[in-house]
Amino acid sequence: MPMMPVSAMRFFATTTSDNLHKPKPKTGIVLMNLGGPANEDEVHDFLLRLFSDGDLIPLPLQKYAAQVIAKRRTPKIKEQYNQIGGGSPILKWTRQQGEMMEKVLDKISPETAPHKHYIAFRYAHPLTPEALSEMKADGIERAVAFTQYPQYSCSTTGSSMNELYRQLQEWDPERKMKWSVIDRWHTHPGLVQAVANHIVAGLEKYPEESRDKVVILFSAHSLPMEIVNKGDYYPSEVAATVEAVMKLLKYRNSYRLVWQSQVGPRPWLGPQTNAAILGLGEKGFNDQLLVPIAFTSDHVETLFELDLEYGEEAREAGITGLTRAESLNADPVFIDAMADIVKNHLKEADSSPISKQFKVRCPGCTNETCQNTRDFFDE
Ligand SMILES: C=CC1=C(C)c2cc3[nH]c(cc4nc(cc5[nH]c(cc1n2)c(C)c5CCC(=O)O)C(CCC(=O)O)=C4C)c(C)c3C=C
Ligand code: FES
Ligand SMILES: [Fe+2]
Repeated sequence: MPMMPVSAMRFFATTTSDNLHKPKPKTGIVLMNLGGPANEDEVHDFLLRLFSDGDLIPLPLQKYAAQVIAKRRTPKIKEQYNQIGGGSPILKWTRQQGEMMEKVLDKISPETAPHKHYIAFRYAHPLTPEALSEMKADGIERAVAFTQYPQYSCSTTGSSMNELYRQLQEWDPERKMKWSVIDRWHTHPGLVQAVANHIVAGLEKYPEESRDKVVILFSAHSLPMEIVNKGDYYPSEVAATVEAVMKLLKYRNSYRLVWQSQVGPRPWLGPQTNAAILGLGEKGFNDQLLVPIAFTSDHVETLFELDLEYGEEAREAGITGLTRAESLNADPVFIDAMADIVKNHLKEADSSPISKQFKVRCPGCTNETCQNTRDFFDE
């Protein structure tokens, strides 16, 4: 066989192994989240999927009610996305987080490398079947469902898990992929540290002499009281994140946990964020730092609702000191936390594919899919 010149060998080695034939991923990590319309044209279908989801909003005659409500609501929501640049930035952030996490994981967990992230949004592209199709093409045998909601709710992570369970019956009936689940990580030290850092940076924007008087308003997406009363653990887990962050900050400022984004006329968990801002303003607390605590990247609820809508209401009421801490987005401290969560999970996952907390259904749950999902992933 003729000898290949050294320079050509080097070229051959780099092009084939590094660029052309990336090694087959050993561990697939599916980042699961709500998703958002990438542009105005996707708003209707996003809302239709959302209102069709009985795990989120059970409606009589779900299919038809969803069509009616989605159509009616589309213009209002289109306008909101218009005002934040035309679409949701969640796909951009999730991709970036996934790529950065892969790199950290390959370093800190070489035994499970190479890692590859996939994205499964519940109501926008890429949807769960798109993630599964890509994973199948890559020949993934070991998969982790990694919720991107730090705190577990049956309306969010629970709905995504039920959807994954349903889709897997079709996509992998022979169960070639081995799965495990990261269902919550609301007190992970890296998450707590990253949020605390963003609060410190937010407080630094206030003059030093009044910084101690700023009230920190942790704001999370609210839940309908029916769901809370069924036993959904999300409110407790959000409160646990808040306490862990404040403990790390040595309770340096006053704080409150408040709830945003309620939809429709039925009762939701309060106090509502906008009412709390105004109520505290009336009581003389002009300086308030809003901190998104249940969603890790920017979305319409931070960029439109907190920044534009509530910001304007506050200004009209004469509150001049309302600001918002940055979302975690691609903060390296947060990315390290994501990688650490996956690494720790993979060490235990063979003996415990799902957490003890995930095994317990809401005391008031009547949805049998919730049990089927748990049985399926607990094998
Ligand atoms: C932790 C986060 C979220 C929880 C809990 C949650 C529960 C929940 N949401 C609805 C209804 C709607 N949510 C909508 C949008 C939306 N929801 C979240 C997060 C949580 N929801 C986000 C991040 C978004 C926006 C996505 C984006 O692009 O930024 C909407 C659609 C918008 C609208 O029509 O107002 C609805 C409807 C319910 C009923 C619920 C709990 C049962
Ligand atoms: S609704 Fe919570 S487990 Fe079914
Ligand atoms: Fe929501």
